Amino acid sequence: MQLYPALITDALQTVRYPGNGKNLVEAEMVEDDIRIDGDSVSFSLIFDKPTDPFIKSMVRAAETAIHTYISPEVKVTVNVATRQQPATKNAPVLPGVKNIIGVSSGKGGVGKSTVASNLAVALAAEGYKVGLLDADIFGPSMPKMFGIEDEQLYIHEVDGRQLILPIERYGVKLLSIGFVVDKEKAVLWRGSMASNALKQLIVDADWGELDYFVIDMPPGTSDIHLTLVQTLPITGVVVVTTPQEVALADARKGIAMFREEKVNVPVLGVVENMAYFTPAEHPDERYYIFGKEGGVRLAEKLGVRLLAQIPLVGSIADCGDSGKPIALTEGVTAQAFTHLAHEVIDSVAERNRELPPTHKVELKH
Ligand SMILES: Nc1ncnc2c1ncn2[C@@H]1O[C@H](COP(=O)(O)OP(=O)(O)OP(=O)(O)O)[C@@H](O)[C@H]1O
Repeated sequence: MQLYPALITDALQTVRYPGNGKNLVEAEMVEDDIRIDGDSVSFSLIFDKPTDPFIKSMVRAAETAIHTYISPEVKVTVNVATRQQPATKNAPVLPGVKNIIGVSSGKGGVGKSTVASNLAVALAAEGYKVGLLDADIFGPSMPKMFGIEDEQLYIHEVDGRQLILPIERYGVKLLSIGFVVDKEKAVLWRGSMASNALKQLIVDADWGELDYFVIDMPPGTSDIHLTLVQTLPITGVVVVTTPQEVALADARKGIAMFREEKVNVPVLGVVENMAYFTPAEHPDERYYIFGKEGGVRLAEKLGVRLLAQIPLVGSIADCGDSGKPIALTEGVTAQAFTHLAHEVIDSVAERNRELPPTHKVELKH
C-alpha cells in the first residue's frame, strides 16, 4: 500500500461537515500537516470553536473514510485544533474590565511608574480587582518595583485560546513589556515590534474581571500612545508631574494629545509628585525643592482635579528598589497614595456619570 497526501484529501472530501454542508477539504478544515510514515497517517482537523458539537463525529467520519476509500489497514491519527476566534470589530477587547486608567507624564523621571504602581497597590488594598500593565517600552520598571524580575510567564488555555497569565503580587495582576523586551535592547525595537508586543500583552492575556486596569504609559507622546488608544477604550488618564516649570510645560503637551478631538480621552486629574520634602526630624516643615504647587496650578488651569500631592521621600526610591511599593507600608507617604486611590475612584465615577464611554481610536485604512 502506497499512501500519499492527495489520497488522504480525496478520502476526506467524502466527509461532509454538518455545520455548513461542505466537505472537510472545501470547508478548509484539513490542516496542511498531513504526515505519512509507511502505512500510518496523521493530520489535524481544525474547528472554529473548541465547543464545536461535531468534533467527535468528524474525527470518526474521517477515520472511517480513510479505511473505506483507501484501506482498513491504514493507521490513522487525527489531531484536533481550534482556530482562535477573530475579535469582531465592535466586541469589547477586555469584556471583564470596567475601567481603564492610563498613567502618563510629559517627561521621564517625574515618578510616573512610582505613582502607577502605588496607585494599583492602593486600589487593590481597598478591595478592588486591579490589573497593572507596564507599557513603558523605554524603561519598564514594574518587574523591579514588584520584585518579579526573574519570574517566568506562563500561558494557559481559555475557551480554546492560548492566553498569557498575568503575575499576581500584592493583589495586583501584573504584566510588563519588560518581560518581553530586553531592557538593554529596548531602544532598538522598531515601532511596530513594540506595538505588537504590547497589543499581545493586552489582547492575548487572561486579565479576567477587573474593576481598574492601570496602564503605566511611556513618558511624552509616542507610537505606543497611539497603539494604546487604538487597542483600548481608555476611561481616563492620570497625569503625573513635578512642580518644576519644565515638567509642567511637558505635562501640558501630553494632556493636549489626550484632548485632541480624534483621541478624546478624558483627563481624570493631576498628581503632583515630589511636591515637597519634609525631614523626618522636623515633620512640620516643608521644603519646596522643585517649586511650590506647580501641579496645583496646572490642575486649575486645565479645569481638572488635583488628585494628590506626593512628598519627596527617600523611602519611595528604597521601596522601588526593594520590590515592595511604599503604599504597602505605614506612614504619610502611604497615606498620600491611599488618598490618591480614593480620588481616582471618585474621579472615575464622576467621569462615568457625566461622559459617554470612550471609544477606541479607529485606524484609517
Ligand atoms: N516622591 C518621590 N520621592 C522620592 N523619590 C521618588 C519619588 N517619586 C519617584 N521617585 C524616584 O525617582 C526615580 C524615577 O521614578 P519613576 O521611575 O517612577 O519615574 P518615571 O516618571 O516613571 O520615569 P520614566 O518615565 O523614565 O520611567 C525612581 O528612582 C523613583 O524611586
